[in-house]
Order: sequence, then C-alpha cells, then structure tokens
Amino acid sequence: MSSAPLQPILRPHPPSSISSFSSPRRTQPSPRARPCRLAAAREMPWPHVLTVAGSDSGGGAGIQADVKACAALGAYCSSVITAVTAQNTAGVQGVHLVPEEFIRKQLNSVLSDMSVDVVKTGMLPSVGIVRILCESLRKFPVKALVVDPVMVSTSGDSLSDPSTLANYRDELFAMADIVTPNVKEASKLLGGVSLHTVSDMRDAAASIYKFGPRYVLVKGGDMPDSSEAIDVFYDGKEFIELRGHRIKTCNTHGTGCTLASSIAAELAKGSTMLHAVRVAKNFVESALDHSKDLTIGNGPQGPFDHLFRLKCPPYNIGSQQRFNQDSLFLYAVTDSRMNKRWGHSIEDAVKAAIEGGATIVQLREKDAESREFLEAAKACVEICKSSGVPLLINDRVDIALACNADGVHVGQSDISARKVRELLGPGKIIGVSCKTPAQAEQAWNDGADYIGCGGVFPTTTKANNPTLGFEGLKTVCLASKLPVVAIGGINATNAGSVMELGIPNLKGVAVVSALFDREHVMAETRNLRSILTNALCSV
Ligand SMILES: Nc1ncnc2c1ncn2[C@@H]1O[C@H](COP(=O)(O)OP(=O)(O)OP(=O)(O)O)[C@@H](O)[C@H]1O
Ligand SMILES: Cc1ncc(CO)c(N)n1
Ligand SMILES: [Mg+2]
Repeated sequence: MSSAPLQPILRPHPPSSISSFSSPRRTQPSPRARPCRLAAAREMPWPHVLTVAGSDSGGGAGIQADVKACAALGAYCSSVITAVTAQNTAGVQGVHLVPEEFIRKQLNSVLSDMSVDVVKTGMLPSVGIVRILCESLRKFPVKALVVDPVMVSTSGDSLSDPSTLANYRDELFAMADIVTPNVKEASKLLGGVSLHTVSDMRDAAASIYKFGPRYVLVKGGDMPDSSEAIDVFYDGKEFIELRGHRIKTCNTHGTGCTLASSIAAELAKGSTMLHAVRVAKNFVESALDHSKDLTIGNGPQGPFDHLFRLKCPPYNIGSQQRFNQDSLFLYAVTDSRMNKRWGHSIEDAVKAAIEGGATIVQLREKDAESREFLEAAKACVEICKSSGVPLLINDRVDIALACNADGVHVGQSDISARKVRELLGPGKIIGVSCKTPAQAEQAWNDGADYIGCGGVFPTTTKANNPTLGFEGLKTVCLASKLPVVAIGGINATNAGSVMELGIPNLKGVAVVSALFDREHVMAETRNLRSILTNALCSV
C-alpha cells in the first residue's frame, strides 16, 4: 500500500512545485521575522488551512463551508475570496468576481504573514486567478495543495469560465497533491466523456492523474441512487473504492467543498493522504446523517450542519495527535479477575505495567460496575498521560468518553468501529479484534487504527476462542492494511517467536495473563519487554 496510514506522503514532488510533507514546517525562511514579543513563548502549532474560494451567500458551500469544516476538525482557516455569489438553496442567482489584483493582494497578505500548512482551492473562476494563485504558491511554498476543481454547482449553474479548463489542467494540477472532481467535473476535464459506473470513475481518475497531481479522488455523490456513496481514490498505482452509506437527504449543498477542506485540515494536522480522505469522507457522511432532517430555505438542496459535534458531548474537535503504531509493541490488557486474585487495584496493575515498559494499556474490565470502573479509568488516564502511554477502553465507549481515554478496542460482536469512530471523532484510537482477512478489510473501511489478531496460541482468558496459529496470523496480517497486534496465549516463552515471524505490519504483542495473572506485574512486564526487544533485533 503506497499510502499506509500515518506515513508521510512519499512521492517526491516535481522540482517546480510545492514542498513535500516530509520536509520541515517551512521550506523557506519566513519573509518577515517574528516580532520579539513571541520569541520567549512556546510555539503552539495550530494546523492552518488557507482556502482560496468563492463566497456562498446561502452559507452552505464555498468559503463558508470551508471555514466551518476546518473549525469542526480543529484547524485554523484563513480565506482568500475569489468571487462573491448570490446563492441560496434554489441555485446561483449571480456571480461577482473579485478583481484579480485584489486576489493577489489577499494571497500576499495571508501567505507573507502566516505559516499556512495547506492551501485548498474552490471556485477559481478565471484564467488570471489560477495564474496568480500558482505564482503565489511558487513564492510561498506550503506543505500541500488540495484542488477542488469547482466548475458547476449541483444546481447546474456555471461557477467558472470554460477557458479556465486548460489552465487548470496544465498549471494547477501539476502542483496539486490531490484533485477532487465530482463526476460532472471529471467528465468536463476529460473532454466530455460520460461517467456512469464505478469503473468509469476509475478510468477518469487514471486519466486525470496524468495531468500531474499526486493523488486523484473522483467523488460519486452525484452518481445515480444507490445505498452507497462511492468515491474512487487513485495514487498512480492502486485504485481504492471508498464506500460510505448514502444518506437519504436533500441537505447535500456543499458536500464537495466540505470534503476538500476536511482533507486539507487533516493534512495540516499531519495525516497521510489516504487517511485524510477517509476521515474527510466519514466527516461528511456523519454531518449529513446528523442534518438529514434540518430545513433551511425552500429550494431543492439545503445546507447541513458542520458543527454537529458541538451538539454531541464531549465536544470532540478532531484529532490533535496521530496514533503511533509503535505503541502496539507491548500491549498490556488488564483483567479485573486476575487483579482481584493477586490483590492488585487496576491503578496499581497499570502503574506496574507501565513501569515495566508496557507501551499501550487497555482496560478490559468485563464484570466491573460502571461507576467504579469509571473512577478507576479516570485514575488510569492520569497515570498513562503522565507516562505518555495511550490508554484504551475495551468495548465501553461510554466509559472512554467519560474519562477522555485515548480510544476504544472493540470485538466483532461489539458496537461497530464505524459507529465508534462517529462517537469518538477522528482523533481517538480505535482497535478491532479480527480473525479473518474480511474482518481486517472491514476494520480498515470503518476507520479503525489497528487490529488485534488472535488467538495465536490457545488461551484461558477468553472462552470459545478458536486458535489461529502462526499461519492464521500471517494470513490476516498480509491482508490487513492496518498495523496488527498479536493476541491470545502469548507469554514469555512464546512471545519471541511471534516477533521473529518478521511480518512487517505485525507491530507487537498483546498480553493479559502473562502480565496480570502474576504477583510481580512490573518484573513480568520488564522481562517480556526485553524478550520482545531481543527478538526484534534478531529479525
Ligand atoms: N447523500 C450522501 N450520503 C453520503 N455521502 C454523500 C452523499 N452525497 C455526497 N456524499 C459524499 O460527499 C462527498 C462530496 O461528493 P459530491 O459528489 O457530492 O461532491 P460535489 O458534487 O463536488 O459537491 P457539491 O454539492 O458541493 O458541488 C463525497 O465523499 C461523496 O461520496
Ligand atoms: C461559492 C461556491 N463554491 C463552490 C460551490 C460548489 O458547491 C458553490 N455552490 N458555491
Ligand atoms: Mg454533489
């Protein structure tokens, strides 16, 4: 997979274009030195997206959608307005272009002063505007450029001069990290080919890729009615069909602008492209789902609520930090019965596991009372936070939300990972137990961060748990696009042999009884950690 989650974007940019993600925050010194009042302050990064787009007086699309989407996902959004539209839920009644020299001025104001991470473009209604933007981007490089080639509104109104087509393709696309046409725009860009099927969308993505962007996303929101909304992602090698539920609603005005600015926000936070696109698509789907019964305006296509999460506790504002796969290395899973047997509180057990070198902790408290569990979970959150070790909760999304844990781990019969993602937002870690390649694929599609695969060996912790053995583990790992942690009957005797399998995406082992069904949790953890480290060194 060329764009596994959490890796920096790898394909080098052509020399003339913008800098790559792997480069430092700014590739050129800021043209203006920072005033000294900030010199002593600790830099607090705030992911920054600049949208270069048109205003929608109805507030559902364009600049207004971009600002709301970025705000919802935790990015700062500055804006350069290219045109002012008189628009509502019935259509576009008028377009007033901002003079080109004034667009240059706005670009210069923002880019010369602020550290913009990602530029997202929407309505670029004239050849001159595209040209000015390209010049500005060459002068002020940013980490990524997201181009939403807005040409026609869903109401059918033209939003760009047809003469911009060639210059979009020849100049802007070559600088773009991703281009996100809908099916009508893809058709226009390719001289009017018709797109009726997902296979046509794939062909279109491959043809648009040849214009020079690193990635192409052909959006299928306007494809004929089906139960799914399918977008096609292409990285030059592989096509990925991103399938979501099609929400039955008329409130889809601005989905395209929202998707592109959400991608930009996630990229600004440091995501890989594929991950950013998946988060963005999930975000649009969730926003549409929460807004399906809203009514604003009398026309056929209404706006939706980007800030729906403000209405759902706990005011989740998107990912602040990305999941580090290496944290799966020594994954400690607590068990209340074992703790009781040895007279350990959950807090003491977690503390000892962390001191012994556990790299992530999951609280799996199957028979605890909710209130008591929440109190213990809160204490564990503090313990884990102070050691920089993520804390996940098994199954209980309510407890995870209430204690602000780092994430949740679910099994196949628990609430789905997709629903958990919707509830927790994009910034939390989600793991899913998987025994088959199909389950691993589903976890990926649902937006999980990792999978747990097992039982590798026979285990007494979990009843009726079939054993996969090394062969089963390898099959699932090979099929999984997500990092994997092996689980089930792993202990100091066999953990080394699991790591020695040398499977690239097998990142570690998860252990229950070998750590917690013991008197000395810290010593057991320390021993297991050194076994794992030695095994890793020998691969
Ligand atoms: N009814 C829906 N349910 C779920 N997802 C949808 C729906 N409609 C569109 N989407 C998703 O929204 C995103 C934007 O796609 P779409 O094809 O609507 O873009 P667009 O036509 O450029 O949007 P705009 O209406 O802003 O012009 C895509 O990820 C698409 O799959
Ligand atoms: C200003 C503006 N930009 C983009 C779109 C596409 O949705 C729109 N309708 N209006
Ligand atoms: Mg649409």
